[in-house]
Amino acid sequence: MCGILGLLLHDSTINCAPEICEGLSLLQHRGQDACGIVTCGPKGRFYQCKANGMVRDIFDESSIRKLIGGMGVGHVRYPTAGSFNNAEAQPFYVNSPYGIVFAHNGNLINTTSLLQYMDATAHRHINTSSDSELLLNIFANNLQQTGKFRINEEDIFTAIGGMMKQVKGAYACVAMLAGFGIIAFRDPNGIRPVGMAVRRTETGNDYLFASESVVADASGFTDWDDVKPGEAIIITRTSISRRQVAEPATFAPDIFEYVYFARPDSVLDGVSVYRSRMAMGDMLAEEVKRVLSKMDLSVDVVIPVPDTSRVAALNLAQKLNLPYREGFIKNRYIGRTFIMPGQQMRKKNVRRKLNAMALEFSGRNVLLVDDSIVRGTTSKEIIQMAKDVGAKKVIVASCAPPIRYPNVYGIDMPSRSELVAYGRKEEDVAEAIGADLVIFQTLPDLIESVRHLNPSIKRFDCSLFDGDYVTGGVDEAYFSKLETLRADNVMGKAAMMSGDLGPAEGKGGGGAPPMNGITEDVVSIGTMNGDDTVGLHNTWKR
Ligand SMILES: O=P(O)(O)OC[C@H]1O[C@H](OP(=O)(O)OP(=O)(O)O)[C@H](O)[C@@H]1O
Ligand SMILES: NC(=O)CC[C@H](N)C(=O)O
Ligand SMILES: [Mg+2]
Repeated sequence: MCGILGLLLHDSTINCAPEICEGLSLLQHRGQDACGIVTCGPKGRFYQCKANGMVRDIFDESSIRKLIGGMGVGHVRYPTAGSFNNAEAQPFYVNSPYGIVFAHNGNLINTTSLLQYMDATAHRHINTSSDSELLLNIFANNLQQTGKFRINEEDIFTAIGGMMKQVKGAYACVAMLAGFGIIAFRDPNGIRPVGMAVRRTETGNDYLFASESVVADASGFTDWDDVKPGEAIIITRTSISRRQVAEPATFAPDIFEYVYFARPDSVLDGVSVYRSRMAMGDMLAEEVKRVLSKMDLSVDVVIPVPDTSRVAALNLAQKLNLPYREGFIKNRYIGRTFIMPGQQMRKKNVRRKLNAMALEFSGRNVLLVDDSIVRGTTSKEIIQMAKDVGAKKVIVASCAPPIRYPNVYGIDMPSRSELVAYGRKEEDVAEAIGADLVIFQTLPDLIESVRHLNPSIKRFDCSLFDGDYVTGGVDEAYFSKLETLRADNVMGKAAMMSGDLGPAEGKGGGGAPPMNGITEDVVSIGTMNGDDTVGLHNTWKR
């Protein structure tokens, strides 16, 4: 999952970068591997700073000061295609046509044929393995085909509409055209979220696009409005234009946003993530009650697995009339473990992140509540930790059903064999993670927990749980290819082999030669022939 953000201030003399940086830090939970900001300043020039690392590591006063201009785009990355290479940090840039900057959340599933089209027909060079660079080039190619010296909104809508016919998969995107404005669009199934908001001032309106509404709340923007599936919105300093550019398709937002990804204080597609998690706890309580009474088991205390499961666990405990205790204390300086790269790192960080307090576990039957069990990394470690500090029985309840299918829409779970529930019955999952019992939410109950908050959503993408992929086009051949490219063991080897080589300088994807240590450099990509020529002022931090 990634976080995307676009900001246009009505006063172009005020730099937007500090606010974009603040906004990205609110979206950090969506991607911890890389981040970046590109702004557009006087004469339509772009200023860029991006690299691998968290927002607090990459941006400081000095790098922010160099990002000039009143409109910009930001991104936090959690890779689902390509590698962890610096060169795939976003936003991406292409100089032709017009100068475009692009940030993407999601994952495309027809990249093989798209790459072929780029090569054989469009003759555009794709310099990385990132599907986002590819998506940008499809958009750029469609804009190029207008053949115009200057384009207008109509041309942009046509280009995006054409692109939506060509690409398959999930994409919520924010783009910026040099000296023109910012653009947001969302795939026809609306799998990934993005919305817009406005901040009214006495002198004019500022506009924001962001993955989650929490960004708007925190910076004084109001009137949050989700971009509709298949819709594109263009904002310039003088106008807002919105258009449905794709054929109508089934709206199916990814249910895992509500289970795990989004912040609880966000509202996505009219559903409060917080309330949906409360409902997940309530519903799961019923299932726990049923299973425990069937097995004649009793529980002394409910303990959440911080952070995400807290909201659901509290409701579950209240519903069952059981004490709720924070038995695991979280190290506030460690981020999310599930979105860390590589199993070794994830495993090590569960222990670094959570510490079990013996006084809440010793001699008790504990019910640990987590939002989901994916690879089982977290549950395996914490169950052992609970036992080490004297828990009698450890029962685990998961707010999500067993995950048995890969995610192909922007969450990095590409390999079936990595999923602990793949090929296992529920009791076998318990054995694999060392629990005395595991209780899963049923899929209908999970769906109801979210859907009752906005009944107009008729379907969610639940492919993780049921293997039914809303876009179609995901079959055995696709899974096998994905596993060959992206399974943990493959990615680990690839990282070792590749080192950290940036791409050739001078391409749109933007890459500076690797530098050692924490250094900062400013390079300019593109030519600068006169006042109207757009150059890219690039601050690389490593
Ligand atoms: O079965 P696994 O592969 O371990 O994945 C599931 C776990 O990972 C996530 O926690 P994470 O630490 O990423 O984030 P959180 O602090 O928001 O709970 C999620 O909340 C589960 O606890
Ligand atoms: N998680 C995401 O949204 C990833 C975006 C894009 N597919 C990348 O790998 O950079
Ligand atoms: Mg967790």
